[in-house]
Amino acid sequence: MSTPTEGTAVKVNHQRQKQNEIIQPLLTDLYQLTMAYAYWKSGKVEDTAVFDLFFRKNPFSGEFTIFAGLEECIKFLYNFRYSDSDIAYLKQILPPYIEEEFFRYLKDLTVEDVTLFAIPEGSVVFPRVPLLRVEGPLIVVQLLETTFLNLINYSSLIATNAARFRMAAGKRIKLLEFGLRRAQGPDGGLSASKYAYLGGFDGTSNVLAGKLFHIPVKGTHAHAYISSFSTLADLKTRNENGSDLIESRDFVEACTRRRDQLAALLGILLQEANDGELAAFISYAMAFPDGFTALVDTYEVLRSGLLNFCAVAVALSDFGYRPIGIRLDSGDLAYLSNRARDAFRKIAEELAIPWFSQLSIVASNDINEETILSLNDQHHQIDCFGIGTHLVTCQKQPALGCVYKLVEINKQPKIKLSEDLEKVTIPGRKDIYRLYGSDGHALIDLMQKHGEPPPLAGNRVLCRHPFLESKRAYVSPARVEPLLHIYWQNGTCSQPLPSMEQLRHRVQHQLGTIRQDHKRNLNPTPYKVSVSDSLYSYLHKLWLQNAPIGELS
Ligand SMILES: Nc1ncnc2c1ncn2[C@@H]1O[C@H](COP(=O)(O)OP(=O)(O)OP(=O)(O)O)[C@@H](O)[C@H]1O
Ligand SMILES: O=P(O)(O)OC[C@H]1O[C@H](OP(=O)(O)OP(=O)(O)O)[C@H](O)[C@@H]1O
Ligand SMILES: O=C(O)c1cccnc1
Ligand SMILES: [Mg+2]
Repeated sequence: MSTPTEGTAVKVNHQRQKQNEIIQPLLTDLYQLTMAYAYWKSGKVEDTAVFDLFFRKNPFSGEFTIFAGLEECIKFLYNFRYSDSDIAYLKQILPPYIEEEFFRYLKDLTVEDVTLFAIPEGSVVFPRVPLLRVEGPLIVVQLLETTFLNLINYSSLIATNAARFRMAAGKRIKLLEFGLRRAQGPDGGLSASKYAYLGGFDGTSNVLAGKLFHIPVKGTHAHAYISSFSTLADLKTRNENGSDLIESRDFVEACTRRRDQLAALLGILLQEANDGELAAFISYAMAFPDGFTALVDTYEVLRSGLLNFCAVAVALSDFGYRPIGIRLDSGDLAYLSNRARDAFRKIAEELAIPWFSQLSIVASNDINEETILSLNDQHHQIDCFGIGTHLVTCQKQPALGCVYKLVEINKQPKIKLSEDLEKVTIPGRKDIYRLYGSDGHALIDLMQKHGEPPPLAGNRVLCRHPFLESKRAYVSPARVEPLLHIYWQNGTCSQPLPSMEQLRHRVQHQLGTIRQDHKRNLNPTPYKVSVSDSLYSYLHKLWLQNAPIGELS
């Protein structure tokens, strides 16, 4: 990390790190284990390899990605061990002729000789740049592939999605993640809550995520609560000896009296307001007098929900409490929020309750990034968005597409060719630098062959497009930042790992270093990722060496 004082170093020496227990060596594809056996049988136990983990295209038609999931990869390394029951299971599923000695090899296998270089978690990252460079015994680093990809792909996708929602909403608006019910299973739901928070959300409705990751948990109530009451007669106080915070009879009277008064003030017909809804609001306010947020769209926002809420909210104020606000879950959210704010302001003025004008308006209902951008154009009065489906399922793009590619074996570079230029790998061990301009914004990422002298601030460096010969530029950076840092070496984590709060802060700080045109929603400018002149020549020489020459007849 660039600031090693941040965070607390993870305890060293194979202490088991607390991690979701499904993250274990068998959480992998079968082919990693069959390859391990074939590597082992063909005498490749001593071979060493370098793999790069990277993605090829930014998600959501955007031009940036937030890197997340690194801490989980490190915990996975800490915990990496095949158990006796793992070995027993592998014996069952692999063919009977697999040599017994291979299973002993697996049982003793450790990640002691693996070295992991990574870009710090929470960084803004770009296509083709290795997020991880994994070095070590071929068999071992191969075995890490699927789990590392699993730990990074969705985490980075959701952190990026959350960061995009945050950018669309601006700093002032609260963003709550409500996605658990729509998430891809329990693990998807937990990861979504965790990485949405990392990406810039303020809280989650997911209680277990709150407990496990120390995320603020927040919530309102559902339509079922409102529709479970039909009339004011449904209001029964559980506590007949008067120990409720609010005495029920007095409070109900205050609410109905206030409703009569406010109907006239707001020009709403009293008989149109739903009594069951009023009863529901009253009962919820009695249960949570200092945390009252009412869902106001069960019947009719403007003719019922808003009036009933205001009646209960003013009555709460009469009793010395301050309600929080309303949630809108259908209809035209811009229009309704403006009308609600008008009503709050009017009451604030007429009843001399100044804070009433600032009551919070939460909006939910299938909200996506575009809805927020459109609402911004319409001048809404929403203070908080509750977002589920589009955030956690990443409906706009459900996978990031990170890959894990061999770039070096026994110190020999390896290249993977493809008809599709996007899919040609950049061979060899590489160092990565981010070059910044004098205004503090990132200009370009530069990959060099490992060992090339690093670019220096103030010196001109030639940056080339990896594949298109004519695309090149001289860059004189004001600042140069090496992106890859050692995170795992000699069987232990070699960096302090930041806390969740520090990661959240890092994401926003990093986004501040990226030019606005790379971040805009519509047709953003691609950020440049380049290679040094030397890496360019090396890459193209290898490409020619490896590409077969065709023969026409
Ligand atoms: N002012 C607005 N501008 C743009 N999009 C909006 C605005 N208000 C609401 N939306 C979005 O429009 C969509 C409305 O969806 P839909 O018509 O299914 O809901 P509804 O009829 O309002 O509510 P429901 O069906 O849940 O009772 C939602 O995705 C919502 O987020
Ligand atoms: O819309 P999302 O972004 O996914 O946010 C979560 C939704 O979950 C709840 O709806 P519920 O499960 O009651 O279903 P609904 O769609 O019928 O409102 C809540 O009222 C939100 O509308
Ligand atoms: O607390 C809420 O309002 C909430 C929680 C989950 C889903 N929808 C809404
Ligand atoms: Mg809903």
